[in-house]
Amino acid sequence: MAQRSQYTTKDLQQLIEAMPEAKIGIIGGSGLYKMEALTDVEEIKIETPFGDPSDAFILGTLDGHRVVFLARHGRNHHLLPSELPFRANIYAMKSLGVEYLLSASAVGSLQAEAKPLDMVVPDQFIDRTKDREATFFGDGIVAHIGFGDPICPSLAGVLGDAIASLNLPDVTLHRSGTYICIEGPAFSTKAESNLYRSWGGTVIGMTNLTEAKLAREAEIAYATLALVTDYDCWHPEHDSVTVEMIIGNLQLNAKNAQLVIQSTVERLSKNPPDSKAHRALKSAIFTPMDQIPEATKQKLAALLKKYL
Ligand SMILES: CSC[C@H]1O[C@H](OP(=O)(O)O)[C@H](O)[C@@H]1O
Ligand SMILES: Nc1ncnc2[nH]cnc12
Repeated sequence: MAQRSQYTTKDLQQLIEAMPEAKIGIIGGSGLYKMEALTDVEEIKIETPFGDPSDAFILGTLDGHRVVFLARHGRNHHLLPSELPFRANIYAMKSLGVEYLLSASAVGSLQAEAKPLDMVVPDQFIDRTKDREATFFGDGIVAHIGFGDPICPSLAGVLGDAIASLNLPDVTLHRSGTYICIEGPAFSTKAESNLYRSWGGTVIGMTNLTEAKLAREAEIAYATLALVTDYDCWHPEHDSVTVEMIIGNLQLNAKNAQLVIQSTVERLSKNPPDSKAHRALKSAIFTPMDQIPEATKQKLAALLKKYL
């Protein structure tokens, strides 16, 4: 492994030029702290105008394709969902040239048919977070991105096809679903869990909505591999969720998740799909470019450079 080194935002341009771009990014959630199959691994620490990301970025090759991996909660799982530096993580992905971002996440199931070990590729979110910085904009630039379809349908399609092709034993694929994103860190009450069920929620987690929103602002196509670990606390025939329960299923899930990611990366590299997410800012920025403060333009350079 290359020695860990320190880069500043100013050095990023040189960094990108000095190595092949990683167009595909992977964010590993609870239980997925590394990708075993990565080769030619290089660990890079990146500073961003939004602070330090969750951990060093792991650049590597997956079956011949360059990818970059980040452990969402840090490799030792030391960051709470509310403590995650979502903006720094996505800004750094953008700076590295990432165009497609795959998230792997542990979720609770809110519907009987999505059972532990199943895989859900959500297409919608409901936001129950309350304590997060969920935009890059402000400080003299106003932008409103479209978020009606918060997950990139093209990327989700590739991810779904990859899961289906693997025929994983004991795993049912659900190609759509609504991910309820709570603030955490406590799990929900039974009344909340039942409320989310009545809203049509399919799965529940604490991280992906914020990430998806920022990825859209950064014009990165984003999709979630939601790995069911539990039935939250609503199911009359199952115990309420505990960390112990989650960890047991995560160990099984993490292996499957890596197979799915490998197959998705292979498919994406062969046939990168068009994504509307790549043009999300085209008609989203209200403030005239010449009115945006220079410092803000510099801060958002990785996002705005094609519009400046
Ligand atoms: C460890 S259980 C709760 C924790 O797991 C999920 O994290 P991630 O989305 O990063 O896999 C969930 O969102 C909570 O943060
Ligand atoms: N039941 C649950 N609620 C919130 N986040 C989760 N992550 C895994 N299971 C969860």
